Amino acid sequence: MEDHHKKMQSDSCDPDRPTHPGTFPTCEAGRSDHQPAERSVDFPVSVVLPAGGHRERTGLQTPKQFCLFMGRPLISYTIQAFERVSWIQSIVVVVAREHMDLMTDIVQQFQHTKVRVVPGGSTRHRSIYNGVLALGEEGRLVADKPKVVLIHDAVRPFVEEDFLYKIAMAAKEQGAAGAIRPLVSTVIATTSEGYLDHSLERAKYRASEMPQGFTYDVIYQAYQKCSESDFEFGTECLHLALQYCGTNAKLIQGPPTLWKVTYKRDLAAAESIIKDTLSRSACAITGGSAQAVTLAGALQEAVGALNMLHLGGPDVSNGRIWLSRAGLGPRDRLGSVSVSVDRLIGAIPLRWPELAVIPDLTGENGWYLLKDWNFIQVSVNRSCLSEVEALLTDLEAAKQALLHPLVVILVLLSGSDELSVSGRAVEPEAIMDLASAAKLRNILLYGIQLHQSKRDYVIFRMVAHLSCLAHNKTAGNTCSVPCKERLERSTRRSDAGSLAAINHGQARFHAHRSHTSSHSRPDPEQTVLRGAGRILYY
Ligand SMILES: Nc1ccn([C@@H]2O[C@H](COP(=O)(O)OP(=O)(O)OP(=O)(O)O)[C@@H](O)[C@H]2O)c(=O)n1
Ligand SMILES: O=P(O)(O)OC[C@@H](O)[C@@H](O)[C@@H](O)CO
Repeated sequence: MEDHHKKMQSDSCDPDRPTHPGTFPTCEAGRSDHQPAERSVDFPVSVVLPAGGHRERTGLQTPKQFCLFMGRPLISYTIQAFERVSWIQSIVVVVAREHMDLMTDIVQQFQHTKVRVVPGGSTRHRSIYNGVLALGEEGRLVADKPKVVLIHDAVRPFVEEDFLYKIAMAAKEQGAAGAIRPLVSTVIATTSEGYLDHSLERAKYRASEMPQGFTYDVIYQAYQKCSESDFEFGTECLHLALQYCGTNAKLIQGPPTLWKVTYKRDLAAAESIIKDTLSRSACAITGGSAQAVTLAGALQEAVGALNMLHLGGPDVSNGRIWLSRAGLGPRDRLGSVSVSVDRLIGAIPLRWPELAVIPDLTGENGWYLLKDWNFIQVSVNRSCLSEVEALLTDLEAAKQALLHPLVVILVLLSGSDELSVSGRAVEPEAIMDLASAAKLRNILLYGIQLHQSKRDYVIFRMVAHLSCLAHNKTAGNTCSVPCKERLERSTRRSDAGSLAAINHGQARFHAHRSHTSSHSRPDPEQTVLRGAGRILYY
């Protein structure tokens, strides 16, 4: 007989095959050129984020919800994940009384909307109850009262809209719904003397995770009726709904990203995921010029090829990968470059599953301002700095740089005539000045000047630089990319780290020409630049 008390609905993902380690989905997985599917939720949904904990298990001075990642508190990432969901009307953040001012400052600094801050209690249940009460406070418009309340630990920053939608819809239908994950360890019961009493059959049990969802009336009644012991020692809201309202929660298996930051090691894991996510997509802006579109297309193809490799994709013959230039047949390879697979994988920190190419950021393309965190401005004319200034203005208006560093890479395509006189189409000082101003706005500007080379080996190297820059974009991180010879040597060691040796604060670049080009210029010129505003010349 089916166990009707535990309706389990497995999520689309296979529980034994975790999806990609937690990322901050900025839109539905997959193609970046589609806006996230708008979901129709025809009832008001609000959120309670319990954040009133005192961090005993991390052993840190700072409560884990306020620990900084890329200059931003963990709780701000969680709030942002909910703010992005258009069908969520309000968010109540519950913090300890002594953190009320701090939390208010965070809301203001990162310009969070939809957020109210209320004081927590001595236990998690008390904090959650305070949040539920705040949502139904007398005096608030009845229309504001939510039909469904999502409850989610503030220290679980990797929450996905898809799953929130499933929990909210199930909660509306069933009265309560909760996230579950397969148990990793077996649960055993112990005797008072510390011996094994019995072991539970792991396959019959699941780990209860967050988010959970309840109709407002169910969670309000549950807390109204529960005991002091529940408030003091309980850890499970679904149990309160069953115990005090007779509401059987629908259980939905969620992705592995639902984990909770609990111990100090979880902070390191969270930081790694946040960094990985922020460098996972890029948008090339071409201004519509044919040359820029060709270059951006080649870059897109090169990145795609690299990622195909990374994902074990096909397309390598005899252990070698051919990078083909956009729009040309397979025979027209990118220059005559063939790079052995191991050197390619070892040589480039592969980070971009997607590189969108658009002419500008107007109209529907404005959406990319809210999604991407790496922008490549491809320009073919000398007025490129005004294009970059316009992009920086758009990014500032979109307020994304408030939340984490953004990377803008100017790729200036210049023909031989622009270079013949000054050797550069744009003076480095002009870019450095612009970069210094941008850095004050948490935007890191880099410059790459690309000579119209006959041999396109440089595009491969440019891909190396772009992915390295975007991957190591945290303020102060720089990557020094050795010149070709050192690149050859380092990739023979097929160690990405040796290619992108990280020097903090100062970058030493070797400007160079593609050595195979019949137009190769004089010996590599060494340019020492500080901070953002680095310029690479090809
Ligand atoms: N009195 C409390 C205790 C916990 N929480 C929140 O409930 C969530 C899950 O709790 P937990 O991971 O245990 O956080 P802490 O209580 O801070 O951790 P510890 O148990 O190690 O002290 C966290 O977002 C925490 O801030 C809360 O709002 N009020
Ligand atoms: O005990 P903690 O406060 O760390 O965790 C609280 C909740 O996250 C935990 O009980 C989930 O299993 C959801 O019920």
